[in-house]
Amino acid sequence: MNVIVCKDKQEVAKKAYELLKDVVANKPNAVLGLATGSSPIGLYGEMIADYKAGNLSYKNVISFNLDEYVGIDKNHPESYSSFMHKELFDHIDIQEDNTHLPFGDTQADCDAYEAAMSDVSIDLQVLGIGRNGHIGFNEPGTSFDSLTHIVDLDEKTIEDNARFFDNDANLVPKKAISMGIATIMKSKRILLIATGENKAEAVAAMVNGPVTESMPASILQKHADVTVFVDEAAAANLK
Ligand SMILES: O=P(O)(O)OC[C@H]1O[C@](O)(CO)[C@@H](O)[C@@H]1O
Repeated sequence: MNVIVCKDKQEVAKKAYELLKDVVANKPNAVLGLATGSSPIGLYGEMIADYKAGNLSYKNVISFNLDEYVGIDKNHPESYSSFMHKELFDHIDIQEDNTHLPFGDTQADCDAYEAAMSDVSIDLQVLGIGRNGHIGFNEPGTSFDSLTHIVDLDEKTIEDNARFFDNDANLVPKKAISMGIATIMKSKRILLIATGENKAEAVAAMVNGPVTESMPASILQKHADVTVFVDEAAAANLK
């Protein structure tokens, strides 16, 4: 695991973008695994700015998102579908047909998403990390062998995401559909972004702790090509 400590979240976004740009510049039809949440917003901002400057096209890029809430309307402002359009897709030349998000609440929906990914291999997976060490919506205790599955969200995650639902935890969906840990581990390269002091504990456990299903992100120690971009606050507990 290559850990790059940056001075602040702006530098994290710039450095993470350099990596992503390199992947897409070398393979214009690259397959990107994309994440939602606050962590990748700076990276998406860099992608949009450089696209608008005419430096990189996403015309042939394919994307697969990590997760989506269960039971939310795709057009709900806090659906991950809306998030991706607002924060990225509506501002670059990626083709709508080339973008994929998981959707639904049945095993058949999960199998269909895995099947859609089976013809391709993700060249670069973008990840954030939850305070509890989740990646995607794979909460502590998720099997390292999991594929796309339906998840019961952890209390910490519901609490953290209440800020997007009028600060009311009751309004946060309680379930999600998420790529599994084994799905994520199949990606050729992984780029993980973590900023802020509330991520320091999870980052330290991911990098230096034991590899255990109670800390989902710790499995990344076993992946051959992971780059972690952290700001100084998120790096505070690293040895
Ligand atoms: O980036 P945030 O908002 O801190 O969230 C952490 C992680 O939790 C999720 O929202 C759940 O998938 C991820 O998208 C994100 O990387």
